[in-house]
Amino acid sequence: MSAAHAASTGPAPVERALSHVWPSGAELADDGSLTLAGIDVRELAEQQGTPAFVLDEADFRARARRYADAFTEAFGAVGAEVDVFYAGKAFLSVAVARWACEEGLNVDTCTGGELAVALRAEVPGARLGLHGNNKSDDEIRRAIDARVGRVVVDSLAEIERVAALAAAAGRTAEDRVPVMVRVTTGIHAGGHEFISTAHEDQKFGISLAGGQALAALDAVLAHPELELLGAHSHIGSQIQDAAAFEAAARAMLGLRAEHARTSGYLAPELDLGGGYGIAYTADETPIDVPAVARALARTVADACAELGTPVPRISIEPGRSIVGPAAVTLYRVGVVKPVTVGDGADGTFVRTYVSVDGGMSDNIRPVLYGARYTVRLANRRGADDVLRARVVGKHCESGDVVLDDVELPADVAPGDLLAVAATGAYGRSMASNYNHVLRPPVVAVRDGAARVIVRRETEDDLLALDLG
Ligand SMILES: Cc1ncc(COP(=O)(O)O)c(C=O)c1O
Ligand SMILES: N[C@@H](CCCC[NH3+])C(=O)O
Repeated sequence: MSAAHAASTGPAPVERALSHVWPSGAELADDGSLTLAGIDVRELAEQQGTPAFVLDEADFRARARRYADAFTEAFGAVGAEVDVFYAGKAFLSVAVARWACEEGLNVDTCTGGELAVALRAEVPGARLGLHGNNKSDDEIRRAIDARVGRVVVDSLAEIERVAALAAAAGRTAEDRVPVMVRVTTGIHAGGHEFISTAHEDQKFGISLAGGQALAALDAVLAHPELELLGAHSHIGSQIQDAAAFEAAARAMLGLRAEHARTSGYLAPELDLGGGYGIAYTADETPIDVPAVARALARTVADACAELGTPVPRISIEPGRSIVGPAAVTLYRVGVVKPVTVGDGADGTFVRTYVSVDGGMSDNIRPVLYGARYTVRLANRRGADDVLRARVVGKHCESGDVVLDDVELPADVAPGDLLAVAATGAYGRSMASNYNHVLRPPVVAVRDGAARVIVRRETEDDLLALDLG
């Protein structure tokens, strides 16, 4: 397990200054309140309501651009071109898809729904990818019709289906559908087991072992209406150890060389996936993107030299590390309840439960992965004294925990605002309507202005689905 998912050893201390987990546009005003891109969070909460995701647009764009620049420079130095795909599963909306494109990125989707959002954003088909371990015929058809730059196939059976649907759409050897084959290298990396994706006993991809990946590459070549771009590897998410990416790259380049030997076809591309880790708490260090890019480029160049193959065109698919740190969630405190276990004078005070107006429906990660976050009182400085708190949501579930064990200023009270950092990835995108709680909006902030890019759900939205 990564540090992000390790069991906590005591309450996370109150952060007096802002640590590196906050978006670049976050500042503390003289009275200790938080501002985001020049906007007072009290004003944001007043205008937009709570809970709300607040996304720092400049921070998102800078992170996207940094990936493009760092990887282009590092791989350019070894003679390789690079495509960076923003992994929309982390968080996708029309605005965000546009920002990613404007910063030079492509967009990776993994369902028809994500594809629909990217197409609504007018992302050119050639700059889109479609993933998924169980794509429907309809999803495949839509990707083919949109002329996506790549369909990443996940099983042998799917290769046959994509070929048949390509042929049915009139695609021929002169007008092929570009395909990558998702391969599992057996390299286990990342955080919680549920977000590791390249060990063998899980649902994604085709194993490198026993010639299975080679057979899949051959199966693509056998279809004239498919163009084999190459193999794809994604080893997991929230990875802090750059060596895991290098090991996967070596394994994949070995596969490419072996396939070239056995088939006579040298695949022109290699996708090394996403998974770059971020800091959720002050004691964590985010992955150093330029350093990882340089190390990966060196590894790819060295491995290709050893194998006697030219360096392929490289693509990567970061999601969390672009959008995660760029957003915070604003909650309003409703109830502050000291909890004592046992009766009367024998009762032992355990901790203070601080209930906020959201919870597991806007952030399932603490419950699902034991993920830890950073919280701060956002509307004022608060007392110097602290209390030991568990920040919980409003759902009918005792496991509805946002932060398990943290210190907060001792005078935290109903009506206060709490801000939770680094919630941009897999927060709104994994949100649910549990207990018919309305999913929060996403508000983009930039240069002192706020713009709602995903509006808050309404009861009418909920009731529109209920046909009585
Ligand atoms: C195929 C694929 N690409 C990219 C990503 C994005 O990962 P992350 O958000 O950790 O960068 C994922 C999610 O783990 C994935 O499954
Ligand atoms: N949902 C996971 C990441 C999943 C990655 C997708 N393959 C998380 O919140 O950490």
